[in-house]
Amino acid sequence: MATKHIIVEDLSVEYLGPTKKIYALQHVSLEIYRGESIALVGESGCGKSTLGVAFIRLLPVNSRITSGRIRFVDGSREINILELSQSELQKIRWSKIVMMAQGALNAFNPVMRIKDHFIDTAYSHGWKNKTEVLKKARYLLERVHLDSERVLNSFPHELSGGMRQRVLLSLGLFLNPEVVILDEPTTALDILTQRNIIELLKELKKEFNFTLIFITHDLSLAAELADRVAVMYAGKIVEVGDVYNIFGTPYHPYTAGLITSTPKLRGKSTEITSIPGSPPNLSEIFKGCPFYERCPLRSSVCLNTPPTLTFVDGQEGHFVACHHASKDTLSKIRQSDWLSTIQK
Ligand SMILES: Nc1ncnc2c1ncn2[C@@H]1O[C@H](COP(=O)(O)OP(=O)(O)OP(=O)(O)O)[C@@H](O)[C@H]1O
Repeated sequence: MATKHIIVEDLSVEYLGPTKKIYALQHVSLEIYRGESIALVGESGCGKSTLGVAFIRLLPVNSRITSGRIRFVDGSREINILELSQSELQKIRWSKIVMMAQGALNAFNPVMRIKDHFIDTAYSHGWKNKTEVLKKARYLLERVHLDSERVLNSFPHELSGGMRQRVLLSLGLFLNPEVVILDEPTTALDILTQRNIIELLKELKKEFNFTLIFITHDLSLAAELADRVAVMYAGKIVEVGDVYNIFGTPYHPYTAGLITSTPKLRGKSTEITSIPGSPPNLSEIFKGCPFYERCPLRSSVCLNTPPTLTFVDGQEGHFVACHHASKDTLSKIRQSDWLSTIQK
């Protein structure tokens, strides 16, 4: 039986903009299991990164957590990440939970050699012996298939994007974190480098056995790397389950639309479709289902009654928030003329 590692309960986060509030996460609940790999997927602006940074409480200053808890199971004790003091948080970041954010490839200090990044990270978590730090850094850099001597003595700009991504992974693993959060780990990379990073992540996960949470809008990455997938829409989780169930029998029309819109590597590739319309404005709280405007299966109940995440019968761990969810959603979507063909 899988053990819980992080439990998000009823989490709501809003941003205070110059003129209005953005309700970026609305009553999100999600359980993450020790050692699993879970993908958070969805269109741009649905709240994936907000949830990612909330796990480690790195939310920007104009944000406010308005409800919820994030429980982290740390050995035999449980802590609510949202209640930790800044110094307790500092201890947990990197050593227990590490996040490599979108754009982190550019976050290296340009005037520091790579070895000094390792030394800085290690010293700020109590290490004192430089030789020991460099020994471990060398091991980790070799582990991500880099020439450790060359890389340690390089400045960040002397490395390619793919190499920097590898350095970042080895730096992130330096303190043996239990949880690794990656925001769009392959987006900035060319396709061959993406392939290498995916293979590398699989290897690292096997060796270090961390819990992996990754954020992506790329469903093929989720299909390849995730054990479970949580689909987000308009600040909520609309479907969550085992990767095979999510991609094989999606119950939510949004999930089915995303799958049908993903170009295939094999088979006929003459058509690319997209979900018509765009995600709603998050400055409003919806009375009913946030997907209502775009949904081909909508009915009057969806307009006024918000759907809640409900267990899918017969599929363990599969939950969906839709009044019209069924095992036939994907075929209904495929047969409908709802999706727009955007290229032939
Ligand atoms: N610092 C901020 N201030 C104001 N609004 C923000 C801020 N950060 C994010 N938002 C808004 O919050 C909502 C959720 O954004 P978030 O970045 O979490 O989504 P996302 O799914 O990760 O998108 P992307 O894939 O584009 O990164 C969006 O409407 C976004 O514009």
